[in-house]
Amino acid sequence: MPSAATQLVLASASPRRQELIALLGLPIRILPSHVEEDTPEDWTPSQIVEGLSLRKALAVKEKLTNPADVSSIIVGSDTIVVLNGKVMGKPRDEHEARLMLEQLSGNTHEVFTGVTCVRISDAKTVTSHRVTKVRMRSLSAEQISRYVDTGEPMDKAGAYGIQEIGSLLIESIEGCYFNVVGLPVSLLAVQLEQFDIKIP
Ligand SMILES: Cc1cn([C@H]2C[C@H](O)[C@@H](COP(=O)(O)OP(=O)(O)OP(=O)(O)O)O2)c(=O)[nH]c1=O
Repeated sequence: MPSAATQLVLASASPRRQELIALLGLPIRILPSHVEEDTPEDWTPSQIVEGLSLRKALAVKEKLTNPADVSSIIVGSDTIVVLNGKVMGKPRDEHEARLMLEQLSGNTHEVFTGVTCVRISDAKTVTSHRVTKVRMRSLSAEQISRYVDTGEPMDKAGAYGIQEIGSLLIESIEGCYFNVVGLPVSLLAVQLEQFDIKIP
């Protein structure tokens, strides 16, 4: 399939993902999925992020019934934070954000992001994930409260944003930075090659 005719559809309401996917330099359409993010208890972190990224892409595929959309490829993505096997999604409230940051403080955790591409024409599907290790510096209760008061943690897995004020909390990372922000663009480029889309 010639790449010129292919349109990418980002199945996401995340402003970070919208900014990052623009790096590909391809025409992008944004269509949030709004799926439920519950998963079976026994799923591993990689099953969670791959499963949810697939769920998001497939939910948007259901909406794209116009024949003009047939050559589109839908991109879904999901990010979680994992500390010693404990999975953290987005905090439900400021209390939970504080609890998450207390646990992450002074420790190294892993950020898992799953990415799925689904082509509408033949339902060809590619799913994979990436893991980045992140070490957060030790924070006092007062520092945590001040950060939570910025409002920044509320829409982010693990209650921090490495790309914003949260950068001040992070001591080091090992692996892909963009994976932490929510869309590992080089992994996405590798997936798109499987659809004959070459970037760059
Ligand atoms: C760890 C971390 C997460 N995040 C964000 C990325 C994701 O937007 C969010 C995790 O929630 P997700 O459920 O992966 O995504 P979302 O609900 O924001 O968007 P959508 O499902 O519509 O695609 O956390 C950061 O922005 N910075 C960080 O440092």
